[in-house]
Amino acid sequence: MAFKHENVADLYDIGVVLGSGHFGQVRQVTERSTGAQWAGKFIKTRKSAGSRLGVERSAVEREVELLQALTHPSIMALKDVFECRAEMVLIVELISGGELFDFIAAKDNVTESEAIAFLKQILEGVGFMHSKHIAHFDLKPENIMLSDKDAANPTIKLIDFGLAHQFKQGEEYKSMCGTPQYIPPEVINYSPLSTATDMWSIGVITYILLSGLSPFQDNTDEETLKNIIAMKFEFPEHVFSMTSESAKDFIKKLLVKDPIERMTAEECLIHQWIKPMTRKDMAN
Ligand SMILES: COc1cc(-c2ccc3ncc(-c4cccc([C@@H](O)NCCN(C)C)c4)n3n2)ccc1O
Repeated sequence: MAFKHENVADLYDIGVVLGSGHFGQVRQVTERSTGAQWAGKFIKTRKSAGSRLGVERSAVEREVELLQALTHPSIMALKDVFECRAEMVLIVELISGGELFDFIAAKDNVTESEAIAFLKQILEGVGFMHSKHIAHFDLKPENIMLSDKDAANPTIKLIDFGLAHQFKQGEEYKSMCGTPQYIPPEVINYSPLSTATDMWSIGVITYILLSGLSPFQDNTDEETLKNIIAMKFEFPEHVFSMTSESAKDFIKKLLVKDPIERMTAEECLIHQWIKPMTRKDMAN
């Protein structure tokens, strides 16, 4: 997708700020020609190579290339890209149901069947991404949004591919990015990363979905990282007493130190907890 060099304000009415973070600022925008609502991610790019402010233009180009390859119902869709002076704007589908993080916070915790319904969609989106050798590298409840939180079965959308990476054949890739409580041991040890890095994060997200607790989080990031390296997590009786053994088995098969031993997204989708055996399956 070529970057349009028109001014985004010539085609869109720029609306309220929806959120901001390392990725820039996300604003609601209205396409003037159709009245359709979109989200615009406004990214300040570096004016010169030496400057510390802003994002490298090449990083935004990489993110756009990845998003173009990721057309899936569980991944936010990219519509348009603009570049004007030192600003780039990604126009993406507007997701109005808020973050999964807030959905969990609004309830003590979600039921196993609600968690399974969310995880199936997350695993289908992540499995699709991994089938193209793309890893997200920042999966967390804040980056999993709901299209309509009041719907009976909210549709999830994965957002924020600012740290995502597409692996070339045989390439070794290392990075220290991510959010402490969701990162696996290999990130902390600065070992080569892979799509299995995302699977560890899904194990942490599942633990939080079912309990409202974070398995490794401690008082400081340093202590959290020590807990991860020590593989120090448990299922406290006071919150997990009603949780099925199958759900705990699912989590234990993702929070595995060796990335090669961790379940893949495909293996998760056929795990007993996610895809229970039907009578017909048992008869076979
Ligand atoms: C294209 O890249 C991004 C898109 C978005 C995005 C896309 C569609 C969309 N519809 C609504 C929102 C939205 C609404 C409220 C807050 C936020 C965001 O600031 N918080 C969620 C992500 N955050 C924790 C990184 C985003 N978004 N955010 C967020 C981060 C990105 O790096």
